Amino acid sequence: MTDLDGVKSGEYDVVVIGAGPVGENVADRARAAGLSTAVIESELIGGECSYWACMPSKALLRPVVARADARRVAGLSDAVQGPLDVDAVLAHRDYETSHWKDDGQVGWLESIGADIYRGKGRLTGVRQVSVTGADGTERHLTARHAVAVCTGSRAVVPSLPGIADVRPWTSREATSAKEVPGRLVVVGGGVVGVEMATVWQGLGAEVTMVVRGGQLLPRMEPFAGELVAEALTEAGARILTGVSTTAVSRAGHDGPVTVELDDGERLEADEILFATGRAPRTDDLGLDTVGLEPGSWLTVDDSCRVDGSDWLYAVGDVNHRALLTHQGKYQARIAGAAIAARAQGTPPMETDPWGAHAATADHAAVPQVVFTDPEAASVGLTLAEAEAAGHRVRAVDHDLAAVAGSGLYAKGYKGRARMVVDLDRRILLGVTFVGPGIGELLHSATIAVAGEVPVERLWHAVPAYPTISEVWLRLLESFRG
Ligand SMILES: Cc1cc2nc3c(=O)[nH]c(=O)nc-3n(C[C@H](O)[C@H](O)[C@H](O)COP(=O)(O)OP(=O)(O)OC[C@H]3O[C@@H](n4cnc5c(N)ncnc54)[C@H](O)[C@@H]3O)c2cc1C
Ligand SMILES: NC(=O)c1ccc[n+]([C@@H]2O[C@H](COP(=O)([O-])OP(=O)(O)OC[C@H]3O[C@@H](n4cnc5c(N)ncnc54)[C@H](O)[C@@H]3O)[C@@H](O)[C@H]2O)c1
Repeated sequence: MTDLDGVKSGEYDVVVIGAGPVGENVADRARAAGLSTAVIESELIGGECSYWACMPSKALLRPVVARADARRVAGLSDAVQGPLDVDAVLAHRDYETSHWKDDGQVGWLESIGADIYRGKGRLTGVRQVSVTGADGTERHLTARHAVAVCTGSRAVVPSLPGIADVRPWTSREATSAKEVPGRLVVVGGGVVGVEMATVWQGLGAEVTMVVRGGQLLPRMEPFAGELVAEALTEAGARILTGVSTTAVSRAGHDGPVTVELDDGERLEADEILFATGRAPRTDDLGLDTVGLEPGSWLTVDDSCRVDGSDWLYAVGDVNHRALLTHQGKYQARIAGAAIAARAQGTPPMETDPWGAHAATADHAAVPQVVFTDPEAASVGLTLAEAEAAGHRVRAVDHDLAAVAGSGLYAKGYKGRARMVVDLDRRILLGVTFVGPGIGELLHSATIAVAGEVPVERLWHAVPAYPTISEVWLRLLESFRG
């Protein structure tokens, strides 16, 4: 790591605030272009994704989902009826998070030649950034070309009566807990809610989900939430929809939590998780010093440059375009290339849609896999979104169970697929798959959507027999009539 006193000048071509997956990738692209780069991090290099989000959650989900899959395989089912080895699952989660130590990622950042500053970064004016270390010491950095804000997001907990006293779980506690609570209430039916309900129910907790809307996973096609709810219920979870939490309290310091609902029901639990969305980490970032609103999401153009600025970039969760690691890393590749091109005046900027300096996929082809049992995966627009955007579309659905590959994958396979076809351009605007083992199918759909492959040409993309991918053939047959 850079010895701060050893830095001759606090001037860099690029200053990156926040070393999550996105900040790391902006730094990587900037360094690859030969730009000197400082990276400021106030917690762990690797960010939320590595320590309290993607990595621990997927490490926890994998055994739960693998067991559910195995229980549907003839000849194997009887061997996997028992409980999971909780200690081993948690130990594997700890391994995947490197025991919440960032040495490996520090080594990587150093290897690309970026200078690391530990502390809280704040804007103090145009291209000016201060770094406040844990001991209160302050450093000042100047960016010759660009400052990239990559500070991510944090969990939002609603301000309910009694909330502070119950010490609620957020995604951080839900992904790093050291033991399984006996009873867990999960508030929120979005992605974090369903994935964490799946984990803790699978590890032995009695889970109750409190969902204020009418369905789970409201941003996906309705059948995604329906199939995930059905499986969670079969696994023993209780799902309450159309209800809101009105107050919470905890008996004593470590006693049970009481949750009051607006339909009059009271729930008792050992822990309560609020999986109720995210807020940008911009409240203490000095945004006011550059004419921006503290605490706001940062609105950017397709090169990830903040509206109205020629030097400030906001990349990843903090720009609220798509709160996903892979999409933030895509933005980082685009923003890094744009920063380098603008700094060096060459090559010419390519900001037209799908150009080298335009994160066009953010609008057209954002893929997401929800790692529940069944998995739910989508890219692009849902039918409702496509219609609301004014496209003339047709949705084609197919029962995933009616494909030879799914019957072989699991006994009693349940799943569904939908493609949304733009009838004017004859390309796909969106695709959704829900079913066991479909996560790896999604990239085929992403290529079709991002590549704007005509349905007539997709007909020539032959899926191997007998894979679940043959659902493509069935969807296209239905479309062609
Ligand atoms: C439970 C959970 C599971 C998830 N699972 C997935 C998944 O499976 N796949 C997926 O694609 N996405 C997933 N996500 C979303 C994913 O975690 C985020 O999209 C991703 O972490 C965003 O990366 P980022 O670099 O923008 O921000 P972050 O990962 O939040 O990193 C931001 C970094 O900036 C630092 N920072 C903040 N403010 C300052 C400051 N002032 N000075 C210095 N440093 C600062 C923070 O400490 C942090 O290290 C999940 C999210 C959650 C909550
Ligand atoms: N596998 C993955 O790709 C993955 C996994 C986890 C998280 N993520 C990302 O992280 C982000 C955050 O996930 P999330 O689930 O926290 O947010 P979310 O926005 O997906 O879901 C939050 C849900 O909580 C509900 N809600 C909000 N306030 C509420 C309240 N006061 N009471 C009850 N319900 C309330 C919302 O209506 C919404 O349905 C998502 O955008 C997602 O893309 C991705």
